[in-house]
This record gives sequence, structure tokens and C-alpha cells, in this order.
Amino acid sequence: MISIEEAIQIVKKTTKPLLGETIKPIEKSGGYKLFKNVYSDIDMPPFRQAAMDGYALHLHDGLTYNLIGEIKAGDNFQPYIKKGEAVRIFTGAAVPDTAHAVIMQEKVKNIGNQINIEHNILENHNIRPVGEQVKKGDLALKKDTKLTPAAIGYLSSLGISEISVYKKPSIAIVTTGNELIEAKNKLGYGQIYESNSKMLQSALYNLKFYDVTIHKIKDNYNQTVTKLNDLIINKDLVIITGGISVGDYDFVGKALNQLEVYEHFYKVKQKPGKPLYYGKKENTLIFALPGNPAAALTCFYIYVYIALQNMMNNYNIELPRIQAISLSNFEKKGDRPQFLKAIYKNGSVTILEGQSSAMQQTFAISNALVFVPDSKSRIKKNDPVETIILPL
Ligand SMILES: Nc1nc2c(c(=O)[nH]1)N[C@H]1C(S)=C(S)[C@@H](COP(=O)(O)OP(=O)(O)OC[C@H]3O[C@@H](n4cnc5c(N)ncnc54)[C@H](O)[C@@H]3O)O[C@H]1N2
Ligand code: MOO
Repeated sequence: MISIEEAIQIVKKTTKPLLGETIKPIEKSGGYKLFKNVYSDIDMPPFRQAAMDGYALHLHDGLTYNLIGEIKAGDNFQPYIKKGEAVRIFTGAAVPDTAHAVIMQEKVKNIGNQINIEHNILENHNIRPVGEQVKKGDLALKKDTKLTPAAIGYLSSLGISEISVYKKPSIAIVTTGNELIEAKNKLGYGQIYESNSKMLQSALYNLKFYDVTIHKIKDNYNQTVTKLNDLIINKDLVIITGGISVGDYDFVGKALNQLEVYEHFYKVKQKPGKPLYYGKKENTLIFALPGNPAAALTCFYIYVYIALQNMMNNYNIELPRIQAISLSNFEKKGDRPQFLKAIYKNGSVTILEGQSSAMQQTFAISNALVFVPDSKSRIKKNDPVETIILPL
């Protein structure tokens, strides 16, 4: 059994970016990283742009200007403005080359065909220059930049509709267990509704991994070997839940062994999630998470999360850990470091009752995990505690 720190280090050291390229429609590229530098095909803004509703002025020494016309956003003509003349102009409209500045309408008195301004303004006031954000041919965004909503907006403003990004992993979730049935069926004695697949799929979707398939297998050795073999050949990441402990019908470990998956580790000194397995075959990563739902999800956030980030070229990113003040007392049983379901708010954290690794009800209302290390056996109210903020 290895420590949490060792297990995290092993995941960090053995997971790498996928590096393949794929082309995405810009609106579907959120969360991806740019595979190449992106250069702009246009100046942005493409013309001198008015930043305010007001008047475009050909400056002179006086404070009175003759009004000679109007330009709206989208108009595609350029009136010739002589010294001492002005045109009415609106935000986003093209400022004629013969205008020096735009004055906002609040600073202007309009008398018939003339306007009076309070005081003279500087050249280029309220005019966004051509190419202020990026010039034609220049670098718009660097390779490896993560595509946030703002980045997608920016690239769209440059007329880009498709973008080359790093591939995201193809992921299989595999559930195991004879006791598991689908929703809409009536529970028989000894049966429970299968829930880990929906839970993990949703955790993956939250992190913007959408290439996810779900597979359900019975506690049957041959079926386990056949299915896992197929998935390991075809997927970048296989996440199994259940069947990884020591029971007679826990076939996952034996099947992975038979398939010659290289075992990076099996069993971590932690609660929940002791029987966590992590291995690799060729370029496919395999995590076998414990079947207990809260254990599976905790292991997902602490270990699989790092692997996913590394596959996406986000080097060794873990979930944020902060110090928070505990609003609860907690007594640790046993000698395993523990991740506790908790609610974090404004610098304080409440440790919830019901910490068993099967306890979904408490996880359902948690937004954080409090980490209790080896060295600590109890937490007292007002103690600072290490708190992991979940990506919900
Ligand atoms: N003799 C020992 N027994 C156990 C040990 C041990 O060290 N010695 N470890 C315990 C710990 S800790 C854990 S955690 C569990 C993990 O067992 P498995 O990973 O083999 O998981 P299963 O036995 O298949 O299932 C455990 C539990 O979770 C439920 N489950 C499984 N899959 C799902 C699913 N997809 N959706 C909802 N619930 C699921 C399953 O019905 C069981 O109740 O082993 C302990 N045993
Ligand atoms: O490690 Mo298990 O998840 O404690 O119940």
C-alpha cells in the first residue's frame, strides 16, 4: 500500500499530453487548447471605430462646429469633414479619416446645425485605432492557450469559425456488479440502482470531456477480460468502478493482469478509496476506482483529475487546496489519511456527518473535501484545515 503523496506523484509522472490535433467548430472549442499559433487575417478593429455616441470632429481652435451629416454603425461611406466641421456618429461606427476625435454627446450642446463643445479635446479621443487589438498577419493567440469563453469571443471577432486544438481523450466508464440495475426497473431483493456511471459521466462533462461511453459488465471473469481488452485497445482512458477489492467476485484486478496491463499502483493508504488501482497499457491509462460511490468520486477528483489535466497539456494541475477554518469537530477512526465530505463557505468549512465511502447523500450536498493527514487524528472547531475545492 502506498501513500497518497506517492500515488499522486506516480500519476503526475506517468501521464502525458495526447498531442493529437483535431479541428473544432469555434463554438464547440471551449476548454480545448490551441494546437497551433493563431494569426489574424484582419486588423481588429478593421476600421477606426467610434467608442461613444456623439460627434466626430475635424478639430479647430474654436468650440463651435458645423454639423454636416450622420454616420451609423454599419454605414459604409466616408463623408469629407473640413476644419471646424462635425458629423453625428454612434458607437461602433466607422470614423472618417478626416475626423480627429469623437466627443460624447453628453459634453455637447446642439443648436440647429451647430454644436458647441465644453472644451477642446485631444486627437484620437474616443477613437479605437485600426488594429488596436491585433493587426493583420500578427499573432492573435499563442499555441497552448486554453480556449475560454473570452478567447472564443476574441477569435470569433477575427472571423475564425473553426480552430485546430489538441484532442481530448476518448474515455470509457465501466461499471461492474451483478447487483446493479437500471433506473425504471423495479428493485429486486439484493439489487441497487447503478449510479456510478452517471456520476462519473457528469463529473467528466463538468470538466468538458464529452467523448465518454458507458459499459456495464457483470461479475464474470471472461466478460470482464473481453470487454476491458476491447476498451483498452480503443480508448485513451478507461475508468472502471467496482470489482477491484479482494472478494471472490472482484475480477477487475485479475482481468487487468491477464491483459498485461502495467500496474503503476494498487491500494493507497487513504479513506475512502483504499483499493484504488492505476495502470497503463501502451498509451491507454486505466483507473479502477472502488465501487463504493463516494470512494469512486473522491478518487476521481484526487487522481483521475490530474491524469485528465495532463492529457490536455495542463501540466500537473490538481484541484485547488486552501486553508479554511473548521466549523466542526471530527474524530478520525483508523490510521488512514482521510478525505471528508464538507461544505465550504467564505473561508470556513463544515465537515458533514456520514462519511462512509458508500454515503452519496452527504456527497450530494458537499462542495469540498477536507483532508485529514496521517499526522492528525482529530479536528477541533476553529482549527485550520486543508480544504480541496471541488469543480462543480
Ligand atoms: N475483505 C475486505 N473487503 C473489503 C476491503 C478490504 O480491504 N478487505 N476493502 C473495502 C473497501 S475500503 C472498499 S472501498 C470496497 C471496494 O470494493 P470494490 O471496488 O471491489 O467494489 P464492489 O465490491 O464492486 O462494490 C462496493 C460497493 O459499491 C457498490 N457499487 C459498485 N458499483 C456501483 C455502481 N456502479 N453504482 C452504485 N453502486 C455501486 C456495490 O454495490 C457495493 O455496495 O471493498 C471493501 N471490501
Ligand atoms: O476505501 Mo473504502 O473506500 O474505505 O470504503
